[in-house]
Amino acid sequence: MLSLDKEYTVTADHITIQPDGSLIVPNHPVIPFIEGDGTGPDIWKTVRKVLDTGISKSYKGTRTIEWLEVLAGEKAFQQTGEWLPQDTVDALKKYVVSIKGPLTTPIGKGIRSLNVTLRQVLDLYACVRPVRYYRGVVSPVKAPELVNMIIFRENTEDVYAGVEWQAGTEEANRVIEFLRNEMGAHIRDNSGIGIKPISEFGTKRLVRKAVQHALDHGCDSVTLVHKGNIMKFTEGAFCNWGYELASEEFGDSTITEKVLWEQFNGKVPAGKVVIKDRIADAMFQQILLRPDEYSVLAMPNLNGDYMSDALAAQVGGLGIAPGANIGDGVAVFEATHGTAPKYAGLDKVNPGSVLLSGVMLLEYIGWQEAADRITSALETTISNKTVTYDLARLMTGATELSCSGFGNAIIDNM
Ligand SMILES: NC(=O)C1=CN([C@@H]2O[C@H](COP(=O)(O)OP(=O)(O)OC[C@H]3O[C@@H](n4cnc5c(N)ncnc54)[C@H](OP(=O)(O)O)[C@@H]3O)[C@@H](O)[C@H]2O)C=CC1
Ligand SMILES: O=C(O)CCC(=O)C(=O)O
Ligand SMILES: [Mg+2]
Repeated sequence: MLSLDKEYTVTADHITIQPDGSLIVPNHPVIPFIEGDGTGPDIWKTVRKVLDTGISKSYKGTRTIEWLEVLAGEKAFQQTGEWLPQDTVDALKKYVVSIKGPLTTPIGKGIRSLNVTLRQVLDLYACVRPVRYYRGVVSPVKAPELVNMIIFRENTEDVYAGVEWQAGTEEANRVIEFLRNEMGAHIRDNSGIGIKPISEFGTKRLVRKAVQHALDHGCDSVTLVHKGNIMKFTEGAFCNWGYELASEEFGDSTITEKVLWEQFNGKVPAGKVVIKDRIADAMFQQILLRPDEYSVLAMPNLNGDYMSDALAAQVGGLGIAPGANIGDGVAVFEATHGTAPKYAGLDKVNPGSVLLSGVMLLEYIGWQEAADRITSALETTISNKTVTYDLARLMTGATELSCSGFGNAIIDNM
């Protein structure tokens, strides 16, 4: 039993997934959090306070979150000798919904990404990253308010699958020999080798989520972003399977861009979501020049990683770029940004991305009132020009606040 205050005594419980995939959410769920490396602890301290205040102001104690710390990354290694203890993975599964700070991944050596590992072991196959403009933010583009997109990034396959061998190792040389002798490939000596698996299953379940999101939220299009002209049987296949899925499972409610122009002169029939595709390099230009023509974007893992940061820059940067890793029920919410190590311990960076990831979590569990209250307070705080360094340096006349100061300002604006 948890005693919250003198009025309410509650029993914390865990969220469960029903056979149809929907959630049963108790009023006082246990929700695990991973604090994260680098700037993670500063950010989490602030975010937790803002989330708790938003929930308390919205539900007056009838709904609360019982936060449960689980370890991963540097803190886990220091305390347990393991980077990602099995207990953590088990807890993230058991409690269904959780939130995490960023975790460090060394470059070119050392452990593989714990962030990617979590997505793979929990089968969180959709990395969902909404990108929208907040009034008052100064952006490098002329009309940032036209940016309103949501990325559905495949989260378990592609070059992130971790199938690679270092140049000069026996394994790399064996693969090179095989590719040369059995497959007729030309590969230089002393090459590092990486494999890029993209499956029909992985693609279709991701595109299914993207199209379903478009239908549920009244979005007008889903764009498949790929480099299928060059990587025909991976990225090209992603594109083909995406169209196939849309036609097989959503044939009545979708129309391809090709049919739209051939048969309807570009005028979208009522109730139809347009399915289109763009080659990835051209798409980076499109999001800058014609952002209002795009809504839901579905893409393989690497394209999604690049495009997430690029789109975030258009609306003010990584400080306000939230996200979620979602499977069939289980979800881990996390920002788009990393550990920003040079700012670790300075109480400086923008907590907005993790906070908005927390807002996505609240929406996911159906606590819309708290989600809206926090979003609205964040918007007010930004339009008052009381912001962290990243937004302050873009604005004229802004008051620069610390990470915790920004959190307090958001609370004051609730
Ligand atoms: N999901 C995850 O856990 C992720 C982990 N990582 C890991 O993080 C580490 C660092 O990666 P790096 O490439 O430097 O990318 P980061 O996203 O950590 O930082 C890059 C830059 O983005 C800006 N930035 C990041 N976070 C914030 C914030 N909260 N508020 C304001 N500005 C922010 C800063 O810009 P400026 O310098 O202009 O102030 C920062 O220097 C690596 O080990 C990487 O693997 C990376 C991405 C995701
Ligand atoms: O796992 C990492 O270290 C980086 C991951 C990343 O950049 C992302 O998911 O956007
Ligand atoms: Mg990234």
